[in-house]
Amino acid sequence: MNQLIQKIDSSSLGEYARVFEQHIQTYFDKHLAPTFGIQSSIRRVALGLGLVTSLTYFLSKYVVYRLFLHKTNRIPGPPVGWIPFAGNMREIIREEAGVPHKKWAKEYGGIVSYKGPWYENRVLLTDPELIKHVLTTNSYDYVKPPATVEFLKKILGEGLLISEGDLHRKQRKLLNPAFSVQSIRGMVPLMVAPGVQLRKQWMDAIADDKQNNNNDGATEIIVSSGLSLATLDVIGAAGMGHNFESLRTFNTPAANKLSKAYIDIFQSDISIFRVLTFFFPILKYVPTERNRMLKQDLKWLDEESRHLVEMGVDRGKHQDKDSQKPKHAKDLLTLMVDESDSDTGLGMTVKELQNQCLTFLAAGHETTSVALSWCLWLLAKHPEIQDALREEIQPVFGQMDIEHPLFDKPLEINPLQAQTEANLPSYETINSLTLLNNVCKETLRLIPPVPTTNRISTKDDVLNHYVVPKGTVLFLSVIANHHSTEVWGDDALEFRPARWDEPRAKNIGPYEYFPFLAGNRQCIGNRFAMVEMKILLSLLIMDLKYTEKPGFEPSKKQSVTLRPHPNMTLLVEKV
Ligand code: HEM
Repeated sequence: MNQLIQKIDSSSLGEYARVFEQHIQTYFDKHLAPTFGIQSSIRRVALGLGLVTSLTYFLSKYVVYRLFLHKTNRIPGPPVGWIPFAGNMREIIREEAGVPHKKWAKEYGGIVSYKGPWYENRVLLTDPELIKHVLTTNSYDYVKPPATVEFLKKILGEGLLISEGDLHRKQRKLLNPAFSVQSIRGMVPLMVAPGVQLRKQWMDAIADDKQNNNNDGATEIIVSSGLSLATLDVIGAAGMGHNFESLRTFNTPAANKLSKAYIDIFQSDISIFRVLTFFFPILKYVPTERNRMLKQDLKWLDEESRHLVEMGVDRGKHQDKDSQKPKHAKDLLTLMVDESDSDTGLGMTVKELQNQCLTFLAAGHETTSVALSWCLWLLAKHPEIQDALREEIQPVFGQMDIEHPLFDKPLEINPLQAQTEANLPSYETINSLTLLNNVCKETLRLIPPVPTTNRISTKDDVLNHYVVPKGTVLFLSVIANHHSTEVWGDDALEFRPARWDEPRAKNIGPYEYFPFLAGNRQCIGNRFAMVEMKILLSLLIMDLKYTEKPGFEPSKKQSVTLRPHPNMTLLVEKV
């Protein structure tokens, strides 16, 4: 075997085929021929037949069927690129997220057929009626493709995001109350504390820069790193009832394992090796340095999430005894421990709770931090909008006692005390700030953190008079819909929060603007995310000013989310 590998290493592709044939022949001569008494000439014919059959099977399945016979080929779409078996992937990988999809939607309409790796038949839907059909009317006939599930399962556990059918219905019913307005309202103080801490860190960095470097101008800050830690601390406190202290302990030996793991996992990986894994999924198992690191990270996630749940269950057991204490904000985990199915009376098992926690931890912090990074960048590009936003926020958040010791111990914050003692704005007041709302919605329109999602059909179906056979992969390009000039007008690609006060955007449909998706699988955390985004943005903009770093142009390549690459870096100064 070693000999074979060495030979292959040093040979060209033609030689590789010869070496391979030689070894098959040797095996045939040594083992099969004597056993079955097959002669040399028959051996050659058998070998040839075997090769021809395999090649015919391969070509019929991956070329003839997929390129010519598959029913989705009747749907209009772009021709495949020149690289054999790459389908339209060259364009998708080279361009920023959504660029080819927007072009195809414009050229071919609301349903487009194109090809993935190995000419996999894919259908892109941008027609709102068809999206509704897939996400709402027939949502349980369209599930997440097995490869997507396998990938997500590793990071998110078998939680709400990947469950299907009855299990999903059951889990969603059980989890919905934890995300009600009433529950989220109580979590506002838990979301404020990490924002206060991050603002302070950036203020300190500016002061240090001034003192050490005599810099009276703006300080360069990698904002996406701090935002990622702050949103992890938010989901830690508001989601798990645990103070991760990711912001405080970052880059120290006391750093939380979860934050270390998520930093690696969500790092935008646009290496050639990753591109190759699209075509050869087996490469995921090659023990590269990154794969070894990811394995360690996943182990940490498993250990830490189990520990969090055990503590949550323990808190649940003691909460009756503690009922005399002042009421603290209830976190998602405590709410989940409390919930039971109204039909069966059963709650979630520890394993189920652990899976949901992993889902909330990952889905809940990365998306919001990506959204905030882009939001600050867009505001840096539009100083007039940034100033107007600061003006709107100041009277509300400027009243807060931002130095109050309450924010050092988020888990002990009592919502009522926070409002009276620290002048914390309420959920309703935060949501009444119009420009703040418009800026967040416009950021999620222009640069949706989840720019695309996919589904696979579990039944034959008809979409727009075209047959879509069972097993077809469908792509929904949220970003393509969000950038459509037909829907949003000629300024679709402009950052213009004021559009949300105009009739066109006010009347937009749920399948034209859907950063949180729509239908049964709509993001359960959308209210949580919106108020968290507003709180962190307000705290970070009320007395800090952001400008672009000259020459820094982040790209919007799709990784797990639409993370800026390289990490978002801005110039920050006190106003
Ligand atoms: C700006 C922030 C966020 C964005 C843009 C976002 C976006 C999305 C999208 C597009 C989906 C649907 C994915 C699919 O089915 O293909 C989704 C699902 C989900 N999100 Fe979010 N999300 C955000 C924040 C959050 C937060 C803060 C949480 C939790 C606290 C969360 C938890 C979930 C869960 C559990 C699902 C699965 C729902 C289901 O399938 O029933 N997300 N999110």
